[in-house]
Amino acid sequence: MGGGLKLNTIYLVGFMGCGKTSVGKYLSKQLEVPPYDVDSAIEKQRGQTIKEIFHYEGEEAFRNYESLAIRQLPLEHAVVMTGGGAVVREENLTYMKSKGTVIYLKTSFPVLWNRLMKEEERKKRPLLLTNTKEDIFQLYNERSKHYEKSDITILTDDLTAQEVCEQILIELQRFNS
Ligand SMILES: Nc1ncnc2c1ncn2[C@@H]1O[C@H](COP(=O)(O)OP(=O)(O)O)[C@@H](O)[C@H]1O
Ligand SMILES: O=C(O)C1=C[C@@H](OP(=O)(O)O)[C@@H](O)[C@H](O)C1
Ligand SMILES: [Mg+2]
Repeated sequence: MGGGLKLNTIYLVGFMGCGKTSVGKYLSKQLEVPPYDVDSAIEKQRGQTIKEIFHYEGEEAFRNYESLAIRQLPLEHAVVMTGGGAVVREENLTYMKSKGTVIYLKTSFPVLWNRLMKEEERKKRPLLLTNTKEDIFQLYNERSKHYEKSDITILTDDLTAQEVCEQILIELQRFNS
């Protein structure tokens, strides 16, 4: 582990668009620990995009693949970038907290929505293609209670992805001291 921090595995959680995948890449470089993006792992394992899995097999099948992928981490330590719905199954959050440190990237809905409405972001997230903005806002509010159970919460609204990464390193030092 680089950065002088003695760490276990780090799990990034939070709603779609909060920066788990982007920040995770920075963080993995800073900590000299491999990144593990759960969505990418599922797409590789299944040979299908997330969107195709939702379409042909349904969300429940995706959630089962997601729960499996979280437990199939092929590394001793990693920065794990979960998908936004991973913590909805309580057993996933319990598992991640038992294995490492769960960090919540907390972002306001308007900020998220602006990011997610960019076509290249919207088109890869099936929930955004089949739900109204009101539905997604309701999902955001419903899920907050799960995210708030994380070990560390980072407020990301006014930070760049790199600044979020810097803030995580500061909070990790505190959490591990
Ligand atoms: N802190 C940030 N500031 C500005 N844009 C961000 C930030 N974090 C992520 N983004 C942008 O938001 C979009 C979604 O980021 P991503 O890392 O895929 O989020 P997630 O994996 O949580 O869904 C991308 O276009 C990314 O560049
Ligand atoms: O919030 C969700 O239910 C989902 C979030 C997505 O990941 P990101 O949070 O990286 O967009 C992906 O796992 C899938 O589209 C479902
Ligand atoms: Mg992601």
